[in-house]
Amino acid sequence: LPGWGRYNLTYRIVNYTPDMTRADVDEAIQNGLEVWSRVTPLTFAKTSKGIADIMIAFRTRVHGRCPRYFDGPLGVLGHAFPPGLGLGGDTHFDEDENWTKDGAGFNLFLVAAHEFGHALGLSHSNDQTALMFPNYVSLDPNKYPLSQDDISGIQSIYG
Ligand SMILES: CC(C)C[C@H](C(=O)NO)C(=O)N[C@@H](CC(N)=O)C(=O)NCc1cccc(N)c1
Ligand SMILES: [Ca+2]
Ligand SMILES: [Zn+2]
Repeated sequence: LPGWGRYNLTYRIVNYTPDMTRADVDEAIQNGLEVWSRVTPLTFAKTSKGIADIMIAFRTRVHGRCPRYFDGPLGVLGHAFPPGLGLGGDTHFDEDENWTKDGAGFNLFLVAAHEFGHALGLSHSNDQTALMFPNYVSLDPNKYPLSQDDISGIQSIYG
C-alpha cells in the first residue's frame, strides 16, 4: 500500500526555526497539511510530545539517525519519508535556508505542502504546474497550490 492505510494521522513539530515566530511556523505547517486534507478524508491531529506519525523538525547537514543529509544554504530545502513506521512520514526542513511566511527566502507553507505530499505517499511529478514538481517555484501562497495532477495523485491513494 503506498499510503498510511488509515485517514486519521498525527503530527508533532519537534523544533522551531529561529527565522519565524512559533505561531507563524504552526500556521504554515497546519496550512501545508490542510492543502491535502481539503481534497481527501485525511485528518491531522497535532501532538506536542511523544511519537507522532509525522515528526517535523528543522535540521542541518548530517542529523541524528536520518539517512539523508542537508547541503547548507539553497539546493535541497527539505525531505520527507513515505508512509510507514519509524522514519516513515517524518519531514525535515533544512535550517540553513531562510524560512519565511511571505515571498522572501523560501515560503515555509509552500515547501511544507510539497514535503507533506511525500509524507502521504506521493513522489515527484513532471507536470510543471504541480506542487509535486521537483523544483520550488515561488507560487502566490494565497493561491491554491494544488494542480489537478496533485489532486488525482492524492485521491488515487486516499480516495
Ligand atoms: C532530491 C530531493 C531530496 C530534493 C528535495 C525534495 O524534493 N524534497 O521533497 C528538494 O529540496 N528539492 C528542492 C529543489 C531542488 N533543489 O532539488 C525543492 O525546491 N523542493 C521543495 C519544493 C517546494 C515547493 C514546490 C516544489 N515543487 C518543490
Ligand atoms: Ca539546503
Ligand atoms: Zn520533493
